[in-house]
Amino acid sequence: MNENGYQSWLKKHPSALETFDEMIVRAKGKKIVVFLDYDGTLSNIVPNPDEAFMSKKMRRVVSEVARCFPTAIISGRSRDKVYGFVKLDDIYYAGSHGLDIAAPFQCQNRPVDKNGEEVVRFQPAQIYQPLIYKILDVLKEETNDIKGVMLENNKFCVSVHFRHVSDKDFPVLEEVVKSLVDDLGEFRLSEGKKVFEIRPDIEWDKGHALEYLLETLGYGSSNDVLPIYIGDDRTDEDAFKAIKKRGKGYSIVVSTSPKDTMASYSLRSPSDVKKFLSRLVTWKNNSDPS
Ligand SMILES: O=P(O)(O)OC[C@H]1O[C@H](O[C@H]2O[C@H](CO)[C@@H](O)[C@H](O)[C@H]2O)[C@H](O)[C@@H](O)[C@@H]1O
Repeated sequence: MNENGYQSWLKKHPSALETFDEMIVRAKGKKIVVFLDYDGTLSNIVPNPDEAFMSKKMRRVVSEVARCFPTAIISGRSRDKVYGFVKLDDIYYAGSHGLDIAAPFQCQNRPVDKNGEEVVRFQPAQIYQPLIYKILDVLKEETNDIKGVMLENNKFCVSVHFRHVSDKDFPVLEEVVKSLVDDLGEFRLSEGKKVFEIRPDIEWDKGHALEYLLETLGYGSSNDVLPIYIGDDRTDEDAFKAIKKRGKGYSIVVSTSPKDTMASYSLRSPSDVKKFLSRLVTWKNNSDPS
């Protein structure tokens, strides 16, 4: 797609930086809640999934956002892993594509057990966890001879990375993954950026997680709430759809090239995401200095 194609796509999904002032006028008097995807949104896409670190500047701005608005990160990664990258305590985390949700560690009403340990608020796919181990075992065995495959245990989901798999070996891997999912019957397959994502086939996705979190925050049916969701990948489309269904809120896709999306706005890169979040913080601090 050439620059002209991108410009005409931008007309349908305007830059959230270019249109920031208009967006914010409509946000006045509303309770903003910020939802962020992790990979490709807060961190750049890198060859090794274990090295998708967030920059110090990004961490600082996300921390400022969390001081201004309720903030959640909804990721395909396991919750622990995404917390390990973000390391901020005052935000909500939803790992495994929304299948593992926990409140901020500093939340006053945070439920704790008798040992003071964090109690997870919502894990709708708990019964599937033994099967996740089985999937990992089978895949380990069956992909052993395929060079470049990386398996990632995301607690309630499994990611099968094929970024480093040759074109020649890809159909073999695809067949292994598809037949495993077909045989199991209780799981579904989605495809992200050079990754197969295997997750329980239940009616729960990033969109449901967004609704659950809004409900938890007391904004379930509020007319005053304005959710902002920023994400770059296919599973983020479920959250964009949830915002569209609400009829209120801003959905922002991160992409350098035109793509089919339900998002209303766009940003080109995690660096643009940082700029957008920073402007949001500045606007909030100037409009409400207390
Ligand atoms: O929902 P997300 O937080 O966006 O997670 C989606 C997948 O992200 C990660 O994989 C992607 O990013 C890696 C690091 O940049 C990259 O190496 C990989 O090719 C991408 O697909 C994560 O590792 C997966 O488990 C998530 O499903």
